[in-house]
Amino acid sequence: MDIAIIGASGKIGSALSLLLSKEPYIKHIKLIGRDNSINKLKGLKMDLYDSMAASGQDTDIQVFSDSEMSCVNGSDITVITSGISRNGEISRLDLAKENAKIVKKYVKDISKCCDTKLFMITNPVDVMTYKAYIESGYEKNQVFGLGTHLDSMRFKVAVAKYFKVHIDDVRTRIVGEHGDSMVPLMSATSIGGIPARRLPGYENFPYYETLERIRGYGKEIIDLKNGSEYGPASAILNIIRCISQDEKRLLTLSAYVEDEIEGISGGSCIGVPVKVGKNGIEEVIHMKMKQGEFELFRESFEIVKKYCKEIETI
Ligand SMILES: NC(=O)c1ccc[n+]([C@@H]2O[C@H](COP(=O)([O-])OP(=O)(O)OC[C@H]3O[C@@H](n4cnc5c(N)ncnc54)[C@H](O)[C@@H]3O)[C@@H](O)[C@H]2O)c1
Repeated sequence: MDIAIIGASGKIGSALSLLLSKEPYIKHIKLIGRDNSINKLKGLKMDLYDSMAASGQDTDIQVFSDSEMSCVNGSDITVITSGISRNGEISRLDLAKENAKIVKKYVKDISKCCDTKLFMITNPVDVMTYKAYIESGYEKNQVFGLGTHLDSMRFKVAVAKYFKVHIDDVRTRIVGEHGDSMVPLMSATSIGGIPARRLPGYENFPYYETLERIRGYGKEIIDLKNGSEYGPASAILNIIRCISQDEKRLLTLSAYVEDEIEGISGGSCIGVPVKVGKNGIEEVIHMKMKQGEFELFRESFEIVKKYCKEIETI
């Protein structure tokens, strides 16, 4: 499998390139960045070859400038992490507008000459996934974003810690916006196959505190260590592995939703349960949420849809 990473000089792009270089089914990695990042990418490539020599891996790594987007040709998945980051001075909408311009340019250049899957990471990720979808003209299954997959992983850790069980025994998900209006689905949370609500201690689970913590998790890590990289990179790797092995797992990614979910009138990208396989998003799961959860999801959907409309014509 061949992967292109645009914005590879950044924290997530670099961490992802290391993780990918350890995966036996990955044959080529293209590190793509702006001209002023090329030296950093050349250094990253050298570092990765050292690391692969030490671990006995042999993946071909190439470096490209973002002025030659035809280099993406042949890549099964193109991960886009490029963008300005949010600081206190820029509003959420202005961030969306600035990053939408970057995403538009890249996606238009790519879709002119390549057929690939676009995997969006740049925030606000639901809005950027929408922008990539409308600008690329690709099929719905080919364009998706990390969405609430990472938030779901964070919720999984919180549930495991609370019930004092192995992380891998926990199944749960957060749907909606990768942002303030995200919705954890307690009704879809189970431990070892047993619905969490049937387990002792469930009624005291600190739902609101946990939700508040997860909403602010990214910022908390930025304050502590200038940004997260291993968590997002590992979450991205999950999805790439799932596609490469055609695993058909039900994960929560940002996907273009029209009328797949009852009660939603569509035209926006948002975190929903999807089946992930070799074709990318193979199906948006028609899931019946509990009424209270559904109302929150609908609100989240409307919030994201409004942002999507704001950047549509940028
Ligand atoms: N969806 C998620 O779950 C999730 C989680 C964490 C981070 N993110 C987002 O992922 C993105 C990347 O995060 P990071 O920590 O790697 O950021 P970073 O700042 O380390 O890297 C950003 C990359 O974008 C490039 N870039 C910056 N301005 C650019 C411009 N004007 N044009 C083209 N390229 C430009 C930089 O050169 C760099 O390669 C951010 O938008 C971040 O908010 C998403």
